[in-house]
Amino acid sequence: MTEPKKEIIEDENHGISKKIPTDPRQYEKVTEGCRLLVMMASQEEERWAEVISRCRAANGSIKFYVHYIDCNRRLDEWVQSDRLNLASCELPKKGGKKGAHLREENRDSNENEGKKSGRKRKIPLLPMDDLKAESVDPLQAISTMTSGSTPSLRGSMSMVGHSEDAMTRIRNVECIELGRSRIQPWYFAPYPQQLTSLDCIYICEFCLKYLKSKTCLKRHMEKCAMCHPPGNQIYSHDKLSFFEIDGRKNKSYAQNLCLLAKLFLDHKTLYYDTDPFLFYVLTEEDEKGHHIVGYFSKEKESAEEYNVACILVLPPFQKKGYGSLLIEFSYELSKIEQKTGSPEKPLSDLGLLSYRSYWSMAIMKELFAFKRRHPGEDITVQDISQSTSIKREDVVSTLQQLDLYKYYKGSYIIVISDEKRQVYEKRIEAAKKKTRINPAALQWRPKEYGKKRAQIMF
Ligand SMILES: CC(=O)SCCNC(=O)CCNC(=O)[C@H](O)C(C)(C)COP(=O)(O)OP(=O)(O)OC[C@H]1O[C@@H](n2cnc3c(N)ncnc32)[C@H](O)[C@@H]1OP(=O)(O)O
Repeated sequence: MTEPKKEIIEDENHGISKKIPTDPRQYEKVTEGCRLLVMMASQEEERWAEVISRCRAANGSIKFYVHYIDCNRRLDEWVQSDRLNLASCELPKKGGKKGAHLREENRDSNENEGKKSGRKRKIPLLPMDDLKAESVDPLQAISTMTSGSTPSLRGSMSMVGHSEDAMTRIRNVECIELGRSRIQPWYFAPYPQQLTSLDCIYICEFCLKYLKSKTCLKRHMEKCAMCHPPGNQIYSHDKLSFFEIDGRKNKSYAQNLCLLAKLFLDHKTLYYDTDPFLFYVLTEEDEKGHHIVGYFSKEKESAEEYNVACILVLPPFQKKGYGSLLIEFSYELSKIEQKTGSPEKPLSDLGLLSYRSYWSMAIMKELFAFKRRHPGEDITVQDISQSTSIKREDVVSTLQQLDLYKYYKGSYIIVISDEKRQVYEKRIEAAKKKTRINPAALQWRPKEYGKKRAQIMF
């Protein structure tokens, strides 16, 4: 058998000779788990990537779903074969599982942080919404998704051990329409299969029910009586509101919210059971109603002192300060509870950026305020933790990250250089222009969920 002819092209940028095969059979060797250089659409440069899946299009050409090494999975994409650099192709290790490369890869230090703690972030989830009218069976999607996993007795459906399945690693929803926005999802979410094959899933922005067409959505909107999330409006200030939703009392809304959130949150443990969670939904008000911007969920009781389980700002509203606002709100709740709290680990890359930014500002503000209130006195990590409600470990890690925590004569002290002080004074001044939580507009009292008497059954 003769080798198919190859054209050799010198790639000036990367110094790699790119062999463009004239025979499409060459692509047959590029299977799941192979690593190779791929031209990344958004960057216009080649990056190492792992092939997660491949499929043949109607015209016979092959498409590949690739994960760029050391990049977040939201950048994963389907690419045509002409974007692959075949000369660089490394086959998966013999004897290893498909995709062995990826498992060995230190993909995300935040992720490892979570593994150390031995827990995965939880997202209570089940798309049980009644789609009967649209003749779609959501449970079929779940059974397809979880083939082999049996729900536990408490009704939770942990996806631990399934999260790395090839299927759940591939973004399965092309587009969603929510209110005025069309949004391209980032990650897999177990919407019913009948919907994921469509170009777009239409979501009612008030009840979050998902529908298969614009017509179905219009019909639904004529009937849907909601113009804000369910639950109690616990905060209202300058057109921004927070609604507190009990995952037990408003199960359908909570499940639809989690399903929507999964499109933008990676590495989740999916639960049937939304009962143990409260959801705090941030909305913007106009003449039509309260439109969802983002949310965070919180366990009613958290042994680990987590004050946030999952946090999300919908992509059209991101990078406008709403993430900081949600985080600030979560700590305002903790202050009322007279507790310290921390977000559940692992944090995503964007979650870590947002928390680091919030923690540094909150801690610096506290340090300056303390200095003004008590000149000449010393402040402890415990003091900072108590007044900000930021958990001790997060205070210490932030001080270390800012390089303010120094070991001196047998103990730790906080040292702020003049330069750093000036930088933060300017940042704090600039932040005054940003939207902040007004604690006076928060009408909330914590419920004591753990204090109910348990029924003993013999
Ligand atoms: C506990 C957990 O659930 S961890 C998971 C966190 N959630 C996710 O990853 C879901 C997808 N991502 C998101 O929903 C959002 O990106 C969030 C919630 C993390 C942040 O929300 P945003 O509204 O974008 O944050 P916001 O605009 O308030 O910015 C907060 C800080 O993070 C930084 N930041 C936010 N997004 C980015 C970004 N894409 N690139 C660089 N910096 C960013 C901002 O610069 C800002 O810092 P600064 O105040 O020092 O300038």
